[in-house]
Amino acid sequence: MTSKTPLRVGIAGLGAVGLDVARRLIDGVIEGVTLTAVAVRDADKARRALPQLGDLIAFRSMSALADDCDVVVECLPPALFREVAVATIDKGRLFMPLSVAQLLKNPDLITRAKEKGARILVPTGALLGLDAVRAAAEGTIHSVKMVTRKPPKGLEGAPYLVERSVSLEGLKEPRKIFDGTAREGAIGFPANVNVAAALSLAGVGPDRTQLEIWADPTVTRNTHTITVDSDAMRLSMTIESIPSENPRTGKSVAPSVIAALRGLVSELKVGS
Ligand SMILES: NC(=O)C1=CN([C@@H]2O[C@H](COP(=O)(O)OP(=O)(O)OC[C@H]3O[C@@H](n4cnc5c(N)ncnc54)[C@H](OP(=O)(O)O)[C@@H]3O)[C@@H](O)[C@H]2O)C=CC1
Ligand SMILES: O=C([O-])CC(=O)C(=O)O
Repeated sequence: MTSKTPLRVGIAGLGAVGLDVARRLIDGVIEGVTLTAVAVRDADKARRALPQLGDLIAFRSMSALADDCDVVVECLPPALFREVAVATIDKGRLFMPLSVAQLLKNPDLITRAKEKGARILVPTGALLGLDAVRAAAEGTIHSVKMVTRKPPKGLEGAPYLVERSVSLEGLKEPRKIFDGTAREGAIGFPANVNVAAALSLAGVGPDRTQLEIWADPTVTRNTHTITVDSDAMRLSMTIESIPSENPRTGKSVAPSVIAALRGLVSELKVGS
């Protein structure tokens, strides 16, 4: 019999994604993975949601979160991404970001990870099929396109709309609010289409990945359709994720993080 040392996980930010992931880890859904520490803005609020915090699970500052964790899962507002990313990478840990659009703005982190012996592992998050897109990228990809449809509440407040004084209030018909590249989408919608950034990193990069965003009052789910044409395959896939308590974020995101963590310790892993 061998007994492995548990994989120690830290979570930065306990909002819609972080709290769901923390609850599942505390429930012991993955044998060999423990929640070791969290970084939060308001410890009292966090303890009200999860009374187990502060005892066996430590509160840490964002810069100290990686001190006693092997993996740090970033579930923060985009503006706070870099601080925890740098602290985790500089300690040579595995960094699992959710605010993936910020990776496009901070490409130096990839070189930094190489220098420090760290790894950055982007979970599939609210999307699907990144394994197939990566396989396509081993050959020649001709085109990648993503069409996102969200209920207007899941898009309100995005910088792109605010800068153009676009209001989605009272919208009755689907309205295309953005048509551009994944890089432009990441800047204009940093908390709404991290999935486009992830897709671009798996495939042909942020400048060749096309993105349309629709505010659609006729849908109740956060819906993403990706279409890829390559020398080896053509694929078209759609995910319809039920919005979580944060209307911008689908309920599929936290389970995707759990699946990614499970893949780090399981004897059998299906899908690349
Ligand atoms: N890759 C993907 O597929 C997806 C990525 N995302 C992205 O993931 C990230 C997390 O999403 P989500 O959970 O929905 O976001 P939420 O807004 O629900 O949660 C963010 C959390 O961060 C906390 N926070 C704020 N300031 C600090 C601080 N200084 N230190 C520690 N914690 C802090 C907030 O606390 P408080 O509420 O108390 O202020 C809140 O609990 C976002 O960037 C989102 O855009 C989301 C969906 C899909
Ligand atoms: O949950 C979703 O539909 C996607 C999302 O918010 C994001 O990629 O930032």
